[in-house]
Amino acid sequence: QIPYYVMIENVQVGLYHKNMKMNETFNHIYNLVSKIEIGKSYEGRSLDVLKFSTGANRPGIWIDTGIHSREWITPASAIWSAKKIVTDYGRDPVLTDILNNYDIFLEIIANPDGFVYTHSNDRMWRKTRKPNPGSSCVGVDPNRNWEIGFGGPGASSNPCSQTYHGPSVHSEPEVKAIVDFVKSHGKLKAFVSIHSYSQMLLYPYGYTRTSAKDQVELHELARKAVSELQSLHNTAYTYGSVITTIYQADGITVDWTYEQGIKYSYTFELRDTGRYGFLLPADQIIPTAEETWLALMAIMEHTKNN
Ligand SMILES: O=C(CO)C[C@@H](Cc1ccccc1)C(=O)O
Ligand SMILES: [Zn+2]
Repeated sequence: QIPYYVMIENVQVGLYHKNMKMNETFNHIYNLVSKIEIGKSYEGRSLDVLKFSTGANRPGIWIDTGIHSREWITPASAIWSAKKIVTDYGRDPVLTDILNNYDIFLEIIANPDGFVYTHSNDRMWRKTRKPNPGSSCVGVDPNRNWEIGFGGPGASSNPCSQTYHGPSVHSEPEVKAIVDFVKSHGKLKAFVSIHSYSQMLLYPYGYTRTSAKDQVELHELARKAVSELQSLHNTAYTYGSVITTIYQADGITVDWTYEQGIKYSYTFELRDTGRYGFLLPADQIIPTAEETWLALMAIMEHTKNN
């Protein structure tokens, strides 16, 4: 049975493979995985986060996927990663050391309303599904709705634009839920928001050409992570700050998380570089997930060691 994109009940989409089910045995022994709800989407769907933890009051590492709903390879990769975590804990010494010191939080479907819409109406939907008063155009770009740089030239004030920043900072419940979680947790040390496509590893800032104070360290870690990623299937990534590597973008997730003091704030742009784009064929799900995991491990290991 080959892996494929499926719609699982309650909007849980991703990779399903008969032996990819969460490893109950492992979970039972370690009670490693729990599910927390950080809020509700505009249309009332649960915003669920998987918590991987082996102890109380640990610092945390955050990973989100699916915030742009058409980027299907990102939740699919996240589901593969969830299985990888429970399989490798107790077997891989680096992952075991990470989980013995840090919690991992994984929000697989960060924009469930948009995700349902990509299945029911428009495969290419990107934004949230909250209506915009005074406009016939629906939705806000959840990667332009954050506080740092909000409303700048790297976002649009037009509700019909794909990069519409929304009526106000954190206006979108899907964004506000993450903001509230980050503030209430207070001890996140790494924050990774995963998009597709372009094959890039990006760090702050998107709103200004001013270098992040940790730019040298962030650049070196990105270089190592990209090198690890490329070592598996020879997938080539570019890397650097958002504004210098892709374009100016204002009100983005990682500019806010970095300004919250989460030094290791990164955005991935997964496969590919445009041949299939958002419609990446299902036979690339596992190779993409495998190579991305190597980069995530590099970031998590560095976070643990610093
Ligand atoms: O999602 C993208 C592809 O769908 C491109 C991303 C590029 C980007 C990613 C992270 C931070 C700023 C911009 C975007 O414009 O928000
Ligand atoms: Zn995106």
